[in-house]
Amino acid sequence: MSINFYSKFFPLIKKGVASVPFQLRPLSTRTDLFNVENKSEEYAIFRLNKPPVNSLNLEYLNLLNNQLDEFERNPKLKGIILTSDVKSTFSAGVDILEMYKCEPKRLEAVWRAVQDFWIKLYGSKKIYIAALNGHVLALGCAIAMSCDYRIMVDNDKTKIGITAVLLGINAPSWVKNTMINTIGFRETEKSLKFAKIYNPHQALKLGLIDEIVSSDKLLSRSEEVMKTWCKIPTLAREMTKESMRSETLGKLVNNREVDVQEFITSTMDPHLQDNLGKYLASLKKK
Ligand SMILES: CC/C=C\C/C=C\C/C=C\C=C\CC(=O)SCCNC(=O)CCNC(=O)[C@H](O)C(C)(C)COP(=O)(O)OP(=O)(O)OC[C@H]1O[C@@H](n2cnc3c(N)ncnc32)[C@H](O)[C@@H]1OP(=O)(O)O
Repeated sequence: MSINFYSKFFPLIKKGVASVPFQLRPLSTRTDLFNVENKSEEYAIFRLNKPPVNSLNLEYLNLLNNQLDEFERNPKLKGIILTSDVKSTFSAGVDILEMYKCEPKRLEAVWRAVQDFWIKLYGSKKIYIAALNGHVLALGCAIAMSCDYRIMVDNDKTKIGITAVLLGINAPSWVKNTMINTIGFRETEKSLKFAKIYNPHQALKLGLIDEIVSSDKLLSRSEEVMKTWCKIPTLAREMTKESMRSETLGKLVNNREVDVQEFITSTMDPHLQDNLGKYLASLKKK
């Protein structure tokens, strides 16, 4: 079995690793929009920070994609805890303003960046723990499901799920597959078909998340889990992750153009544009 999982799917990144020798990174990286704190040589905490809801526009996706590449280039780093500094929201998914009254070229670039993000995250050999401090919606939910483990705050008002169908959107097949791999076919079908939104206890029962903790313990518990997992033999853990995920990953990697075209066609549809306009207005009215 090939152990060169990452380079198999990311030849350009492999080229980067080959041509740029690894350099020691500063202890932490801070931008206005995210923060990376290296807790030890082995793991880091990656905090999204784009108020009010960590919505993902093209520029932000590009920034996050660069950071995922940066993680991959660090051979000593075993894991990343992905969380958010934004109060009460982990991520509300794609910035809907990118989808409403959009230019097709820009929309295409957004969706390619979304695909890149998912491929990098789902296909990473590193351990990703999602520390879900708040709402986890749409692509935010797909991101959480692509991590290896999900810990969520104990707050009944916090929501997790994908409601695409309410707007007339058929979730992309790689999102469906990620959900099937997380909660199984039947629950995925019900969840997507009926636009189900769950509170943390419902999500735990379903297996959509793995643990619930009080908000003050979210990071300490995530670090505890990470430290335990960092002790697992690295090569065997990586090979196991590869063998579990390569089939699902390959389905998008080998089908990106079709996925892009489907997304553009469905988003540009006048009926969907109308729905998006009303949805945006309803979000702003609150
Ligand atoms: C539309 C497509 C739906 C599903 C997509 C299909 C498949 C899923 C897999 C991949 C997905 C790709 C596409 C997407 O991800 S589209 C994004 C869909 N996201 C949502 O439907 C979430 C919408 N937001 C909310 O439900 C809530 O904002 C909240 C629960 C996250 C937070 O609630 P709050 O009460 O705390 O905050 P609000 O007052 O609602 O919002 C504050 C502020 O932020 C604006 N906003 C919220 N979400 C988005 C967003 N995704 N894009 C852009 N802007 C957003 C909201 O309008 C408010 O703006 P103002 O401050 O009033 O100006």
